[in-house]
Amino acid sequence: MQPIIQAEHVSFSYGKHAVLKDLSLTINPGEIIGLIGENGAGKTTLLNLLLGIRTIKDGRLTLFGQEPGGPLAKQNIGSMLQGDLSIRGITVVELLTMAATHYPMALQPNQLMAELALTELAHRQLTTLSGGQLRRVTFALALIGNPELLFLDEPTVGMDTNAQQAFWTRVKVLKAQGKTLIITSHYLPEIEQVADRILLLQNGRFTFQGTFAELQRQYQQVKIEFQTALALSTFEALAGVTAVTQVNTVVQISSTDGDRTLQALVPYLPQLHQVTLNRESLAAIFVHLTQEARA
Ligand SMILES: Nc1ncnc2c1ncn2[C@@H]1O[C@H](COP(=O)(O)OP(=O)(O)OP(=O)(O)O)[C@@H](O)[C@H]1O
Repeated sequence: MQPIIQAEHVSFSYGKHAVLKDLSLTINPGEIIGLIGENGAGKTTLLNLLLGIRTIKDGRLTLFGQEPGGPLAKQNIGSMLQGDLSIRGITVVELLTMAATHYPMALQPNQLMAELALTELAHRQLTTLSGGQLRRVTFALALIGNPELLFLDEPTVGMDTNAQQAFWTRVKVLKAQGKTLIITSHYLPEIEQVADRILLLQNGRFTFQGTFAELQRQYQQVKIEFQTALALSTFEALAGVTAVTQVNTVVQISSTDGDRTLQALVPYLPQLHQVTLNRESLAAIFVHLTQEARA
């Protein structure tokens, strides 16, 4: 299978400020990629390079086997960038109809607006729409050409809960259709339901590439609590244990490998009481992943 995106040793700087450093990446058709990283990590810059809006300084980057901005890429990419829809004197339906003329396999604007619950906004000027409404129109604009590859940069920012749900439902349809998506987000739980692979961008490098299950295995902390008369030092050297603390009579163990720590606790079980186990949330993983990379 020919990769849809191939990056080899890609670097990019704004002047002397190195933003992307020696990135290599292969994305195959049909993959849904969650691109995560804290503010300023370089996510938008990477999307801009992929779109051909900016040009790489070093390395090699191809989409559909061509350089970014090539004819195949132009016809086959839809994008939803941040704050990219400030056009005066045009209505929603006019915008989508005009955009559709640029693509050979374009979707029918009225049908797309109906599917995205935009029909009642069809004749509104873009300048009169709210921020969340504009995001929904921007999503429609990304889809109008029926592209194979979609770049969605923090797509749900500004959308209310209903709009977010409708958005993720549509993303699942795109996934079922075999489209390839790169979705940036700061919020791991929302991309968990759709992403096949997570890329964590930190200080211009990918510090993690893998599935959610791998991310959880590698980074998700587990907290095991119990009461015991045994000394705290009994637990400090057990497999996976990163910290042992005691509050009143309750001992708390933090572990990066809950399964191995539990196995190591088995011989002590007769002396442990009221045992509970809690896995850290995905949102918390993002926080300590980014703190770890900053340290
Ligand atoms: N036009 C520009 N000129 C100079 N520096 C820039 C420019 N655009 C972005 N930067 C810098 O490049 C770095 C990466 O920015 P980028 O917008 O790619 O990050 P991001 O991961 O998308 O952040 P966010 O999550 O806030 O959207 C930041 O330090 C930013 O200040």
